[in-house]
Amino acid sequence: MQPAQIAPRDRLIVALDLPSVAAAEAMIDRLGDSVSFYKIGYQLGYAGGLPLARELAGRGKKVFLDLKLHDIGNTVARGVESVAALGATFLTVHAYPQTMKAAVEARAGASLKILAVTVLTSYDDNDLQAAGYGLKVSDLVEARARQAQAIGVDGIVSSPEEAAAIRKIVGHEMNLVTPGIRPAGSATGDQKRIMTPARAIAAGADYLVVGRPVVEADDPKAAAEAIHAEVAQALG
Ligand SMILES: O=c1ccn([C@@H]2O[C@H](COP(=O)(O)O)[C@@H](O)[C@H]2O)c(=O)[nH]1
Repeated sequence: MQPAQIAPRDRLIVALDLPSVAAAEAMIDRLGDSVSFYKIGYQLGYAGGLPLARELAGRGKKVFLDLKLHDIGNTVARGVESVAALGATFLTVHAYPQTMKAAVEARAGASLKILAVTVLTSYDDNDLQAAGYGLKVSDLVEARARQAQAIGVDGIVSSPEEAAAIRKIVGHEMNLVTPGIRPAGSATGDQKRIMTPARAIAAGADYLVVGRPVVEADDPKAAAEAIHAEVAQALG
């Protein structure tokens, strides 16, 4: 999808990193019309949150299932088929060629889009080295983006720090989804490759994934609206 086709307010994806479906429902109520796109990851997914994905999709919200699949091809493919039936918009897999190929083949005919996670935003060059890789983060992200594009993956997950370089490689046909977003003054937490919402949009991100700066804010709705305002200004 070309960036201009994404409504500015649909570019914010709020990560529902919360301990229960009840807590997630309460957060969704508080955010109201401020948020149209939600991400469900490990914490909520393993606490019964997958049916919530179907329910949210039924209520007109978009859902990103951040399950980061990585297994033998057959298992990935069967998992993707099950997720496609939930009505989610995005599903993540780790950016390994076998995994990406299996996921892309299995989502054929469904509206589900597969996103490849390149290098987690909590990693820096030292973390990659400790994990046994001989590449810098930027080089591995770019190599994986190229592989994802060649395999036919729908989008890339990276830090906004790599967004501009990825755009040059994949153009505008692939969705570029960036966690590691920190509005000025908010706590970094365990994220190592971060940018503000405005800088991420200027770098070429299509979607901004934001968790703690919204769901742990005293006023989550005001925090989401402040991000929308920053995004709108960055888009001009
Ligand atoms: O590289 C990645 C991939 C996924 N994430 C997920 O995004 C959110 C970010 O939450 P914050 O609270 O805004 O840090 C979280 O659910 C991660 O699992 C990521 O951060 N980096």
